[in-house]
Amino acid sequence: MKLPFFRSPDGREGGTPADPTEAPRMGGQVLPGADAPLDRRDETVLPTEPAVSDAQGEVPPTVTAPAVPVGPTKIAARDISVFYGDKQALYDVSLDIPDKTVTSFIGPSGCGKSTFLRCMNRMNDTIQGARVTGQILMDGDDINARSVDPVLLRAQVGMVFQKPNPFPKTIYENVAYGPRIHGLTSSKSEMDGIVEVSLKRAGLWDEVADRLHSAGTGLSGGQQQRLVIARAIAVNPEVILMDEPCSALDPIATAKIEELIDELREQYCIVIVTHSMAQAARVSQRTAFFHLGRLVEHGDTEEIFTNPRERRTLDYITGRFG
Ligand SMILES: Nc1ncnc2c1ncn2[C@@H]1O[C@H](COP(=O)(O)OP(=O)(O)OP(=O)(O)O)[C@@H](O)[C@H]1O
Repeated sequence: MKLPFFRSPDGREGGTPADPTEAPRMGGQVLPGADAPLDRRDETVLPTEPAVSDAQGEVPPTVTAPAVPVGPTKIAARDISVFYGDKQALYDVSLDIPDKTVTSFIGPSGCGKSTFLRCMNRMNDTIQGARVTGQILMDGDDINARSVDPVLLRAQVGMVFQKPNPFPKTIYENVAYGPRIHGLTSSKSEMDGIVEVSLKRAGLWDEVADRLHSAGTGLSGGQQQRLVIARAIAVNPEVILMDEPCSALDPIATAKIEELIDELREQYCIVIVTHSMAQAARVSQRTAFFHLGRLVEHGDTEEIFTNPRERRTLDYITGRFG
């Protein structure tokens, strides 16, 4: 069962938990159509086709992410700008994010990757002083519409953070919590099924099946991150956002999460913020490069790493800055 993320016309949804952090509706604006071109007026256009072999810097990583057909657009961002108080962090970002595909956001620290990621499940609503303009459409629906319940939206658009953040509960309860508060099941056996399937999809079942009632916080970092992914999966998301999900993990745990990302890609729309270009090259079919709050360019990962259109992208992927 998919969770609808719209409220009933009177603003109430049966079983929808109150969201104390919900901010007033974000300001919108009249937006161009879905196929509006990106504003590239202030970007450096290279006089000739850039070739990475011209670069004096490092060689970008080889793209090894499985080449799979890119799905239809799941999320369409149009002219997204984000302000923290008076400071503008993101400028007019428009991007289509395909379904059943992994999209990486790369760029130097502070360029707005996480800020943009948070727009997709309205996490910026929870930051005091943050203001978002523009439009995010998910399957054509405006996620910032008044009728959208942000709690349900965040179940449909799950998020995994840099530092694994299991609840201080048992492994079982970490996974069962979401389905319970959203009323997805009323029977214990059904809940057991959801917990098992979610842990299996997150690649954790074999490691925890015999200790489901031990504390989630007692797992290793990599296991905790997979537990958090299982928790997100348990409420039937359509999109999984990952904000540097491996940066606190060792190489072995990182490899497991990357393998998992590739498996999940078959079923979900996945967006990952990463500092590691090598990781983007290993896991993502699409890549978007951000710099100073602007989306500089985006496209097939192979294209971005071998034949970028913009000088700034070339400089970043060859290690000249960032
Ligand atoms: N809660 C906040 N309050 C005020 N400013 C913020 C907040 N979060 C982010 N910023 C600012 O917005 C800009 C973009 O930050 P953001 O975290 O989105 O960048 P990023 O590319 O994800 O960086 P990093 O790779 O270092 O995580 C930065 O200048 C940052 O300082």
